[in-house]
Amino acid sequence: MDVVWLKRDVRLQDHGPLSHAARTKNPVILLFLYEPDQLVEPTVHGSHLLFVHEGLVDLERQLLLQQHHEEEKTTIDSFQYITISHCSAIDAFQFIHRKYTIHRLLAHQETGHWQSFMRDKQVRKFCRSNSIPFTEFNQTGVTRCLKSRDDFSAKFQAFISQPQHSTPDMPMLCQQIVQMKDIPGFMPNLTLPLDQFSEIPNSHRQDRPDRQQKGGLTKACATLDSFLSERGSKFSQGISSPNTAWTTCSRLSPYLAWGHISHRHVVHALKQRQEQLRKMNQQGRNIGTWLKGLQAFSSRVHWRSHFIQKLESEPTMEKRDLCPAYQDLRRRNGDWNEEYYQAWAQGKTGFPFVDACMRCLLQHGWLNFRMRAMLVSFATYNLWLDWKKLAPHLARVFLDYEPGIHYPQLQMQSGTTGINAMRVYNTTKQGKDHDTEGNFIRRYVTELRKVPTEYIHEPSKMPLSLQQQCNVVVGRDYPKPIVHEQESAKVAKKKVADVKRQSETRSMANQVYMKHGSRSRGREEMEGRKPKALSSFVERDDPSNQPTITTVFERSMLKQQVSFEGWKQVSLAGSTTVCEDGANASENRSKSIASDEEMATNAVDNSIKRHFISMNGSEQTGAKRQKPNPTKTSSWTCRACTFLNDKPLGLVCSMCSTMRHKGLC
Ligand SMILES: Cc1cc2nc3c(=O)[nH]c(=O)nc-3n(C[C@H](O)[C@H](O)[C@H](O)COP(=O)(O)OP(=O)(O)OC[C@H]3O[C@@H](n4cnc5c(N)ncnc54)[C@H](O)[C@@H]3O)c2cc1C
Repeated sequence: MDVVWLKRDVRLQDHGPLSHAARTKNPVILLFLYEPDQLVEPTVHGSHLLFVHEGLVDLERQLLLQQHHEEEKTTIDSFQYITISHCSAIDAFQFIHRKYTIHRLLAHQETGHWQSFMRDKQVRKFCRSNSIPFTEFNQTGVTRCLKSRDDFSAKFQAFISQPQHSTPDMPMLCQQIVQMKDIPGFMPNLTLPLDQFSEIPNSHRQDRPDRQQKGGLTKACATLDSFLSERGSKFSQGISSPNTAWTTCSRLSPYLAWGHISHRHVVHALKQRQEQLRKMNQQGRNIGTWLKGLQAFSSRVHWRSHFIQKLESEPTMEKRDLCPAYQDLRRRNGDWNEEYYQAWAQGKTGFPFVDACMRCLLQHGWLNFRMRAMLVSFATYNLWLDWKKLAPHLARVFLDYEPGIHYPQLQMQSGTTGINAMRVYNTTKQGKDHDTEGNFIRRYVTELRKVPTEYIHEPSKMPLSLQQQCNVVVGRDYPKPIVHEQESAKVAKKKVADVKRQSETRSMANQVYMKHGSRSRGREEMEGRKPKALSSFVERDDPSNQPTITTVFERSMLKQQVSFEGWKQVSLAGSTTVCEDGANASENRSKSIASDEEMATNAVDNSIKRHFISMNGSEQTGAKRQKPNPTKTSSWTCRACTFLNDKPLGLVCSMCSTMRHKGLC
């Protein structure tokens, strides 16, 4: 029995595992799992599950349609082909293996969050110990165990220009498929009982009030077609404003994120359309701004893999700052302000454009890029909140949550990568530029709908009499601005710039650039200005301008005197699997994480070490080190990243390198 494990790839077209399974004519189980250990992740939202479920229904329908060739027979009342189960991957595979003996496990390679990475490791171990070949197919164009970032583009191009996997012969495939009705947690129903998923908190176990995008390959193809034939010509002009982006952006992100359409399919369709337009152009036909629009779209689609590659090469990006120098920024005592967080998360900050953006997300689950970046900038600079604690909320409100884009973007927008220009958005100016008349604000911040355009971006500046006339008294019906925008931005910029100016930061940033920085000529558009890291990290700043590490971080670790024994990396032994290209039988991502961990840990290690030397004139000797507290004998949870550390005497979190502050962990 072959098992095709459907993950973020619920589609029939350009599907490596399905295509391969269909070729052999062996019996096959099409398995989709709602895994309790993945559902507990705080990033999960009911809207994600419903979107994926719609994709499953669409897939089932296509199988039926192909089987019967008659539209009327495709009305389905339960799943008959796909096996859907609410149970862990290991339980499911163990059960199937006991019953049938699994000959091959076929799936797509996933660059997911930490928890899915750990699950994949367990699955590989299970396969290894049961001698089950596990083949993982590439669907994003990222490379496992990429040796040098210089090679990324060539490898991506090689991947993307390959032909798509052939769509299986449907009637034949239907004959092969075996549905396992007795699998634990079997879910045959066409309606998804969200209530059943008790792993997800009640408040997240629901749909968006007005989620306009529905899942499935059929919808994905319709969205792509309408973009390439009608909407794409205005892409460049329309992407910045939330009023126009709604239709001028492709809106393919949830389909790409959940694999309802393949990246390669999108790129091939795009190239075909570009070719057609070029020919029309040569014939002297008026093609307006089509080519410009599609070129800009093409770059963005390429960025997708560029960003996912970062998480693939640095899986800890979800948990810690890419550039370790920024590790303590926004994480000192008193930095976290729950009231600010709640106001931001609910769209009640008193900044109308910010609030409208957040409320738009809460209602529909989608927002254009610029506005997402602005939301993060406002939270991490003006409100000085830690990006790690914002990540789950944003993941939930983004219907297109894709870890490989999400975490690198979050870090980029909050200035912790070391290689990107600092981007602090003036939200009032953004509102005036991109929602001049205030239409977007009025649509989502309904309490302001009667406010005249003159004051719509700053209602607190309205005279009280006018406020009363408009039925909105600021401070009563709509919040006063929770911070002073310019002042808070100024303070934040200085704090970040102070860290950035450190020579240690520059050398760390240089390492980050070598490993993750874009080598493309269009990098400035994608990632901001060329990092000073490479050009200037060897230059010396005037030492009198340079704040010391103590003034910047006020690190309690320096007071505590860290034991370097605490900095041992987590052991992440590799397991065996087969990659699609058959190149290497070792589990690349496991190996890569081990070496990444090593690199990142060493980078922090050395910098901290240097600071010890500079503070005391000499390196701390073993005799001077503070002895670990012998009373702490159990595992402990990091207060910054919530990782459960199993080294009872460790003084720093093995995952994110945050200090284990006395009494807080
Ligand atoms: C803080 C933050 C978090 C984000 N998180 C996600 C996420 O979880 N999932 C996600 O798909 N996008 C994310 N983005 C990127 C971007 O905002 C969305 O991809 C885009 O808004 C989706 O709309 P669209 O499909 O119409 O995009 P289009 O502009 O039409 O672009 C087409 C496709 O290109 C890719 N793309 C576009 N912009 C980017 C970008 N800046 N970086 C990487 N890929 C890009 C996406 O796959 C997108 O679907 C994030 C951006 C920010 C600032």
